[in-house]
Amino acid sequence: MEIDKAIGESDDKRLKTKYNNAIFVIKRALALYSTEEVAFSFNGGKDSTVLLHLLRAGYFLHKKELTCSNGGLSSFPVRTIYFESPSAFTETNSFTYDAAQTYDLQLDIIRQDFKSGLEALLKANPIRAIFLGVRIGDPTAVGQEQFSPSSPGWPPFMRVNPILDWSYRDVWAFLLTCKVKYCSLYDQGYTSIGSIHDTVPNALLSVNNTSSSKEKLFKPAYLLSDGRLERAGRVKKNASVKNDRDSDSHKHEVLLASVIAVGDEILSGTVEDQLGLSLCKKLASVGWSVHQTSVIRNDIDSVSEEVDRQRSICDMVFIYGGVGPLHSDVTLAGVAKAFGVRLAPDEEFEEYLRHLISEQCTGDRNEMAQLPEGITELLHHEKLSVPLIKCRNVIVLAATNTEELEKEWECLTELTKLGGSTSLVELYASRRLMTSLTDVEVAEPLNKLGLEFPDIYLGCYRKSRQGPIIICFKGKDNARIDSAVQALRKRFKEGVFVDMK
Ligand SMILES: Cc1cc2nc3c(=O)[nH]c(=O)nc-3n(C[C@H](O)[C@H](O)[C@H](O)COP(=O)(O)O)c2cc1C
Ligand SMILES: Nc1ncnc2c1ncn2[C@@H]1O[C@H](COP(=O)(O)OP(=O)(O)OP(=O)(O)O)[C@@H](O)[C@H]1O
Ligand SMILES: [Mg+2]
Repeated sequence: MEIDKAIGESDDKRLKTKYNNAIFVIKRALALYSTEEVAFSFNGGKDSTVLLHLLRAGYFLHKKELTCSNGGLSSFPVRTIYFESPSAFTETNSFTYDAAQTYDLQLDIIRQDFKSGLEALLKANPIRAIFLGVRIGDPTAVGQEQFSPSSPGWPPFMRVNPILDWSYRDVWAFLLTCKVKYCSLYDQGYTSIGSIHDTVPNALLSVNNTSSSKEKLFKPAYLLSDGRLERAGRVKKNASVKNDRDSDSHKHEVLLASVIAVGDEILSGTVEDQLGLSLCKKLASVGWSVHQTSVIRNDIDSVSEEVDRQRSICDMVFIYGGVGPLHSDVTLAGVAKAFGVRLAPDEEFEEYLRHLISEQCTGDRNEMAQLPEGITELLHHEKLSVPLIKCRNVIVLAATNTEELEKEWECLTELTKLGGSTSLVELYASRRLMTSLTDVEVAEPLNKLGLEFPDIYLGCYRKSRQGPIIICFKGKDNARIDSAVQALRKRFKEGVFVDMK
C-alpha cells in the first residue's frame, strides 16, 4: 500500500507518530462499525485529502489484519459523502470528482444543508459513524475528541476525527511525503478553503507587494511558516471582544499589575516562592503598582478564574509556574479558558521546542506546543531559547528561579521598550520621605494631599510600630511629585521630612 510504504520510508519521526495514531483511530472505528455503517465526509479540502489517504491505508491495514493476507486489494468501499454547494470553488469541486474517480470512491453528492442532508442520509442508510477531517484550531473542533457523538439537535451518529491533533505543518508533511495530488488552489496561496464568498488567498504568501499588479502572485500553501495563520485568508465574522484593561478605554495614571503564582508545592509549603517577591520589586522599580499577588493550585479552573478576575482589573497580569508538558502544567490551559479560547498547536512555538528536545522529538501529544488560540503573541529575544508568551494583557513567564526570572525580565523590558506591546518601562518618577511624626499627625494632611493630587500614588509604611514613617510618592512626572512634596511640607514645620535615597 503506497501510503503506508511512503510513511514507513520517511525519517520524519513526528509524522510517523501522527500517522500511526490516526491509523489506530481509523482501525478502531472499523472494528467498531461495519463498512456499511461508516461514511467519509469529503470535500476536496487539504484536511479531507489527508483523511482520504489515511482511510485508504487504514482500511487496507484493517483488512490485512482480518484476513492475515498481504492484501493486494486497494479498493476503498466506504460511502463517501460530499455536500456540494453552488458557492464552492470550481477547483475544489473538480478535484473532489477527480479524486472520486481515481480512487474509485462511492460518492454520494448531497445538495442540501449539512443537517437536513445528514438526516436524509441516515434515514436511508445504516450509517452510524462519519469520518471527518476536523483539526484542533478549526472553529468547529471546539469540545471535540477523536470520537465525538454528533451534537444535540443533529441526527445521532459518531463523529470520528482521526487527524484532530494534526497541525498545519503535519498536514503538509503528509501530503508532500506521500506525493499525493491535492486541490490546485493550495498552489495559488489558498491555505484554508471555505466558500467563494469568504475565501481569498492568504496575504502572507503574497509574492509581489504592489497592489497595482492585476495578477497577484502567491506562494504555495505548504510554504506558510506559521500555521496559526492558516485562516488568514478567510473573511472574518465579527467576534465580540471583552473590554479588557488593555483596551484604550481605560487609562490610569499608575499602571496596575497583578502577579499570579501557580503551584501546589508553594501552597503546601514545600517550596518557597521567591519569584513573586522578585517580580514585585522589579515592577515597582519601573513604576508599576502591584495590585495583588496570589498563589493558585495547579488546576485549570482555579487558574482561569484568577486570570479572568485580574486581567479585567489590571493593565498587565504576570503568571508563572505550571508551564511545560507535565500533567500539572495547566497554566496555559487556564489562561486560554479565561479568554474563552482553546489551546491549539502552535507551529512557530513548536519549532523552538523542537530545537530544545531535538533528537527526543516523537510527535507525542505531550510534546505539542499548544497555545491559547488567536490571542497569543510570541515575544522573541536573542537571549531566550524560547520566546515569552503574551496573551493579550497576560504575560506567561517560564522562569522557575530568580536567575531565570532576571533574564526573562531583562528581555521583556528591552522588548517592550522597542514598542509594539504595552511598554513595561513607562515614564515614571518617585520620591520617598521619612518622618518621625506620629501616624495621627500625618494622617489627615495625607488624606487631603491625596484628594489634591489624585494622579500621584501615595503609600506609607513603617519599619516598626515605634519607628519612623516612610511616605512614597509615585507618578508620571517629577514636577508633579515635587509639587505634592512641597504641599505636604508646607503643612508642617521645616525639617520634619527627610528625603530618602
Ligand atoms: C458530516 C458532518 C457532520 C457534522 N456534524 C455536526 C455536529 O454534530 N454538530 C455541529 O454543530 N455541526 C456539525 N457539522 C457542521 C460543522 O461543524 C460545520 O458547521 C460545518 O463544517 C460548516 O463549516 P463552515 O461554516 O466553515 O462551512 C457537521 C458537518 C458535517 C459535514
Ligand atoms: N461540503 C462538505 N462536504 C463534505 N464534507 C465536508 C464539507 N465541508 C466540510 N466537510 C468536512 O469537514 C472537515 C473540515 O473542514 P475544513 O474546511 O476545516 O477542512 P478541509 O476543507 O478539509 O481543509 P481546509 O481547512 O483547507 O479548507 C473536512 O475535512 C470534511 O471532512
Ligand atoms: Mg474547507
